Amino acid sequence: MSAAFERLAAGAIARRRSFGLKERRAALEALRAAIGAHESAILAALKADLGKPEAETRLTEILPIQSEISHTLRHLRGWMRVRRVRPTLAMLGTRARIRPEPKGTALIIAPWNYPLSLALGPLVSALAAGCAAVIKPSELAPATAGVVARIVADLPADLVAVEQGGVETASALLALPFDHIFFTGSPEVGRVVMAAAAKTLASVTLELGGKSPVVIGPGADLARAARMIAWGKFANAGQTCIAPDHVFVPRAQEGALIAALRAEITRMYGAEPKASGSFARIINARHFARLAGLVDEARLKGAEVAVGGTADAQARYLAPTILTRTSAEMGVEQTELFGPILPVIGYDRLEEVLERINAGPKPLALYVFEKERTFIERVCAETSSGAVGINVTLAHYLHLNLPFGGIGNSGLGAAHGIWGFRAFSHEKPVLENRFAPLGNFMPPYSGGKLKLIRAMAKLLGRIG
Ligand SMILES: NC(=O)c1ccc[n+]([C@@H]2O[C@H](COP(=O)([O-])OP(=O)(O)OC[C@H]3O[C@@H](n4cnc5c(N)ncnc54)[C@H](O)[C@@H]3O)[C@@H](O)[C@H]2O)c1
Repeated sequence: MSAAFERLAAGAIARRRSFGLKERRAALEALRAAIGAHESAILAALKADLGKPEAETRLTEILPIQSEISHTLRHLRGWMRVRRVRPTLAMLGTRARIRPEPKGTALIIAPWNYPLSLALGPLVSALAAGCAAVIKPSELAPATAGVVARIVADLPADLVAVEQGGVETASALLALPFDHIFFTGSPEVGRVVMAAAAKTLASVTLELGGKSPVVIGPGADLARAARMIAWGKFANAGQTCIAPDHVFVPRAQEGALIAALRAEITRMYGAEPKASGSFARIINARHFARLAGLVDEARLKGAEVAVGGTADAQARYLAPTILTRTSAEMGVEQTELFGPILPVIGYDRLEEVLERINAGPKPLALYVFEKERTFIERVCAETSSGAVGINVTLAHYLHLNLPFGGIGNSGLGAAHGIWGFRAFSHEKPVLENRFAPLGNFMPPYSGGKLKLIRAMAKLLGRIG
């Protein structure tokens, strides 16, 4: 048994009495202060782990958690409120309410690509819901894992703990009887997590990945589309779960889109992105080799490198790369790229694109660039994905009035704002009897009672 789990779980019942709005707010304020106090360590850790530029760390690691905290502080009273519900006809004479209660002790398993915000973001929701939590950061971003541990050390030890380590640590934690598991990572490991949760019947939130396509319509503003796609794809060197994975473009506009993307890459990262202070690095040698291998394989099988393609293993640098003439036999069209490689695929009819998207696993995000509403609506209505971005990439992640999550292979459940709060809460129905005539339905079943039950069944069958 993990000592941290024991410590946290032991306090669960006492916390039901003592972890109200005021205490939860205090915990969130303490987290906010701890993040502020460790800001320079955060910037240094992300530089060390991912070569992340300061602006990107502030925008994609610190800002999302700080805004999640402020949003939660502002709305928590409302989310925690016990909600009265009206009685249905069969329940006349009763009073009913829904009472959100903390699930208990939660396990948060985080990935390496946004190693701070994906460890602490779910913690905000867990604390808001009144849960205690153990965080297992990714071992592949060790500097950030260390900072997460230092931040959490500023919070009460019986409320939050960090367990550092790799697969072995995660497996040991998964065997413990947590009440909820919030996992962010790959679909493959998501399956392992769900199988482990089946043993303890813990509820799960799975924030997974996959290939998120972009569909460009014939009426799209290509310059604007290219700007959004280049930003979404090359931020964090493409190591973003909702990064555009590949682009479908009407065949006639393929050349113009590539020219626009090339111009955007130069505008964002200069003629030599390796020298740019705005472009991140690949997390480790294994992932670098995987990505370089994907480009080599695509080239060998006939793809063309329209932009980039250069690499430096020592620096774990892979240039922003655009591939054309890719095909279904190549790895780049099969696996989640999770790096700065963008296949651009020409199409003749929208139906082909929709068929292709619908034939694969459901994506985490789907982006559509077009001015014409019917085209946008068709793509939206005829595909299924975790989210849709119209003429925008990535930004839905920051919209806290939208649920963030996947569907099927890209995830289960949702995070952010009230959806994060609900993930860690049990919505407990409470029914209170006042003068419900329930005695009429209890044995002995006289002829009169049978008649009444028949009449009730008929009536409720009609009006509910
Ligand atoms: N939906 C989202 O919000 C979101 C966000 C970021 C990343 N992702 C996805 O995460 C993936 C990349 O992250 P990653 O490489 O860190 O994912 P990963 O699944 O390899 O690892 C995630 C976490 O699980 C742990 N883990 C790994 N193997 C395990 C096992 N066998 N048993 C138990 N735990 C195990 C790791 O230690 C790590 O903490 C991509 O697929 C990406 O799309 C999704």
